[in-house]
Amino acid sequence: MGLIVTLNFLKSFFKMVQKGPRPLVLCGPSGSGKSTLLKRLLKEFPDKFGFSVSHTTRCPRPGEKDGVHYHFTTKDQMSAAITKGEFIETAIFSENMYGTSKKAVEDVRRTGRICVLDIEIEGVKQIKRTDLDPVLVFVMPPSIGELERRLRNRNTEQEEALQKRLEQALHEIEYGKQPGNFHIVILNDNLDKAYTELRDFLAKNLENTVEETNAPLDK
Ligand SMILES: Nc1ncnc2c1ncn2[C@@H]1O[C@H](COP(=O)(O)OP(=O)(O)OP(=O)(O)O)[C@@H](O)[C@H]1O
Repeated sequence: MGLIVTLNFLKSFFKMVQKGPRPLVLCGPSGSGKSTLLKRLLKEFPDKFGFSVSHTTRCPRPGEKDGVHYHFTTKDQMSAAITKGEFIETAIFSENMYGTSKKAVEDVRRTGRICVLDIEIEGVKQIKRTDLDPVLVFVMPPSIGELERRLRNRNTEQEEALQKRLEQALHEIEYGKQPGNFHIVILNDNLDKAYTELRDFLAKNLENTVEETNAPLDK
């Protein structure tokens, strides 16, 4: 009995060491504030969190650097890499491909940091099927009207793309609201409040009381 317990303990210990810390997933409609919250988190805890750099086939926005904000790639190159099994999750959004490569997560894990992923709903569904055991956070906008206002203010999208994002947002909000899909839903009606909520949740759930987030989520 004692031996079995010890063996099981060693098995989970080595699995944990092998995998490194649980990754953190931030999901939410475009414009809900994921990047803003992430930027703050990475600024406050640069040694604790590391951003997993996603691949995308969309064009870089002004100021975005290849390999820093995204790995910018082509549809052909990305499709070939997906076929080779190099991606954990992929999604098509506003006619562009997005995805997280195994290497991107591994690169962060190797530094001992918690890997942060900013991914779409489809990606969340896929990552739930892996053994990465992520902590899943949904960032909820106060309303569609406010989301539209923020996206317009951000001024990064053409009208058509903006409308697509808003349409998509309705489905994403529905998914985010369903109990069992995320460990926490953070309402971003006020940035300081939302950040504090995220920070407190992570302090509790990624450091000491990891069990709290181990409640099974819907696959
Ligand atoms: N609580 C808030 N109150 C007001 N404005 C906010 C708040 N949170 C974020 N914003 C603003 O809303 C805009 C969208 O935020 P952000 O770019 O972080 O969204 P996102 O979810 O990362 O979007 P995407 O998925 O398109 O990258 C930004 O201009 C940001 O400054």
